[in-house]
Amino acid sequence: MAAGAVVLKAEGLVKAWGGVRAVDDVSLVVEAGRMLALIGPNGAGKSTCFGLLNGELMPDAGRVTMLGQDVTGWPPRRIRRLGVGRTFQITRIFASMTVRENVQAALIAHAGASTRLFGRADRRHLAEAAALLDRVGLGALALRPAGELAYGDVKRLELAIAIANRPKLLLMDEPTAGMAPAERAGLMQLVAGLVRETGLGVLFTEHDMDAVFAHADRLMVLNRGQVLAEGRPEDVRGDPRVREVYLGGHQPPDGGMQTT
Ligand SMILES: Nc1ncnc2c1ncn2[C@@H]1O[C@H](COP(=O)(O)OP(=O)(O)OP(=O)(O)O)[C@@H](O)[C@H]1O
Repeated sequence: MAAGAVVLKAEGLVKAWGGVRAVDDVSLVVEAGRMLALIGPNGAGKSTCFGLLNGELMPDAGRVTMLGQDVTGWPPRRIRRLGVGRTFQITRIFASMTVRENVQAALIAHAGASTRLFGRADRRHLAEAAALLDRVGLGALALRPAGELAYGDVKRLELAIAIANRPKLLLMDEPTAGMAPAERAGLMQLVAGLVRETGLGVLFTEHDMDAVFAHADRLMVLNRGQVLAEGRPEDVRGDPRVREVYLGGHQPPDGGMQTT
């Protein structure tokens, strides 16, 4: 897919919980080869918006188009089959299988073969799995049981599994949650590299502002369910309305923004 092609378009999304409009007329676009970060203070509606996009929640109004298809109301499984990947909040890792076998299983599943035929001695997609593991920095751990991986490496493995499905669009819900700052930067750098190499479009929610400002091509700031600002990181960072929401109008000495 050519960089800049629209892979995800949401128009006028609305979702209310009782009297609260958690998502209130949100529209957004994700392009191939680009990363859009969805940010906002606690309760802004990020998770609800994410759920509307990945098929877990049905919108009260609005439309979602992915890879040229109107997917509004589609269940998550059908959306995944279209070529939409997800990390990291659903873990599909088999702890007793090796790291490499986990990636092989994903490659085999993607190729359409039954995973029930998969056995330990299976050599299908071996070289491809090894290459993918090298790419995500897990080459040296390929033969370890996945259950022994450290937390940051589990996230890398999840990313390799997602990429094994060759998605054109990847939805990442707080990819760096629970990671140490140094690990976070490494993971986001890896994702950004894959985005550039493969032309994958990425939408991610994130609390870590360093990750957001270092890697997102565009940011969308939600507040009380509505789009407060949208644009390039440098523009959004200086937007007084955004500063107000995050900081109550106070500017920290380093000019950064924190949500947690
Ligand atoms: N299942 C639900 N039932 C009722 N209200 C909900 C539900 N999920 C979210 N809400 C409400 O919708 C609003 C938006 O919540 P949401 O979790 O989408 O925000 P968020 O930006 O993801 O917040 P956080 O950063 O704290 O995860 C909040 O007022 C929340 O209390």
